[in-house]
Amino acid sequence: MVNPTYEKAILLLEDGTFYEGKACGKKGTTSGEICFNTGMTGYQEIFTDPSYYGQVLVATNAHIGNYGTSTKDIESNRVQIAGLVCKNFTNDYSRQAADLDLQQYFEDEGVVGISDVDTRSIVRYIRDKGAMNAIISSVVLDKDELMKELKKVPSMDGLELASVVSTKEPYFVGTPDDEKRIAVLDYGTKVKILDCFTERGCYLKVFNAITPFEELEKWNPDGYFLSNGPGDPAAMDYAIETVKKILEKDKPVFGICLGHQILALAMDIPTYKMHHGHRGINHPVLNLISTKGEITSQNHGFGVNAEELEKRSDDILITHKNLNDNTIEGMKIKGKKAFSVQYHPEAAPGPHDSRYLFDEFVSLL
Ligand SMILES: NC(=O)CC[C@H](N)C(=O)O
Repeated sequence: MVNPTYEKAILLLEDGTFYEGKACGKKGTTSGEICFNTGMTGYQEIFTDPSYYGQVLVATNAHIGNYGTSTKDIESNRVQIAGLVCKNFTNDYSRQAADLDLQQYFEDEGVVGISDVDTRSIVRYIRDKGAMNAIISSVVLDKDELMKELKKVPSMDGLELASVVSTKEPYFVGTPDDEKRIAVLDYGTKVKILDCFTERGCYLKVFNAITPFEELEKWNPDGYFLSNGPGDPAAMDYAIETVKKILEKDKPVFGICLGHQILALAMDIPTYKMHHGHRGINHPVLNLISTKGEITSQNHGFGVNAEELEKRSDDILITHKNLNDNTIEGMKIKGKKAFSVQYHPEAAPGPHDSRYLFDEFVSLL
C-alpha cells in the first residue's frame, strides 16, 4: 500500500502516456530508453550491467530491494541504468550477505526511480508499442515541462555508447602465470564474464573499446573476447574495423551480445533495432548443432539480420536460434576460430546451460 506521506513521481513516455507513483532512490529527473527485464532475481546485477547504460529499466518482479545490495553482486563499479521503474521498492531487506539497503545505495549512486506504478500495464504497453524514450521525475511534476526535456533525449537507434562506459586505461585480470592470454575489447563488459575466463585459467588484458588493432597485438594475445555493451552496434565503426583486422589474423575470437553484433557487422551482416528487445533470465534458445534447448539470460535491443545471415551459408554457420521468435542467437565463422552468441552464457544470476561456450573458447586458445 502506498504510504499517504509519500513523495510523488511521474513517469512520462515519449508518446504522452504517463503514470503517477511514488519517488524512490534519489530525488530528481532522469531519462533514457524504457525497457523491461522479466528476471525474478538479480536486480543489482541488472542495475550495474553497463549494457543498460542510457536505459530506464522497468522491473517486472513485484519486489525490488527485498534482499538489499552487496558489493559482491556488482557487474561493474557503478549503477548503469538511467532510472528504475518498479512496483514495490523495499528498504527493509532480509539477507545476511547484504551490506546496504537499496534506498541508500540509490542515493549514493544518484539513481532516480519511481515505484508503486502498475508495471504490468507499462510492460504490456511497451510490448505493444515498442521501445521508446521516457522520463522520470520527482522534482518536476508538470507534464508539459517534462515533455520538453524528453524531446531532447536522443534515440537509442544510432547511438554510440560503448566508448563512454569502456575502461579508460587498460587493466589486467587473473594470474600472469596463466598461459592463455585473452585480449578483452571492453565495450562495457560485465565482471562475471571475465570471471568465467579466469576460472578457466586465463590471464586477461582489458582494453579500451577504441584501442587500435596494432596496439592489441603488441600484447600478443592467444585470442580475443568482444564484450557486451550499450548502444547501437552499427554506430561503432572503430570496433567493426578492428574486428575485421582481428579476423585476418586468424586467432580465436568469442563475442557476447554487443560483441556478437560487432562480429556480424565485421562480416558485413547488418544489425537492426528490435521492436522491444529481449531482457530476462528464461529465454529459450535452440542450439542447432547439439539440437538441445538452452534456457538463457538475455539483455539486448538490437539483433543480427537473419535474412542476410542466411544468404551467407558459404562462410557463416548459424549455431543458435531463439525459440520464441526465431531471431539469431549464435553463429560461427566457417574456416576460422570465431564464434559468438547474442545471449549471456555467464548468466549471473541465471541458468548455466550455456557455460560450455567458455570451455569451447578456452580450448581453442
Ligand atoms: N547486452 C548487450 O551487449 C547489448 C547489446 C546492444 N547494446 C543491444 O542492446 O542489443
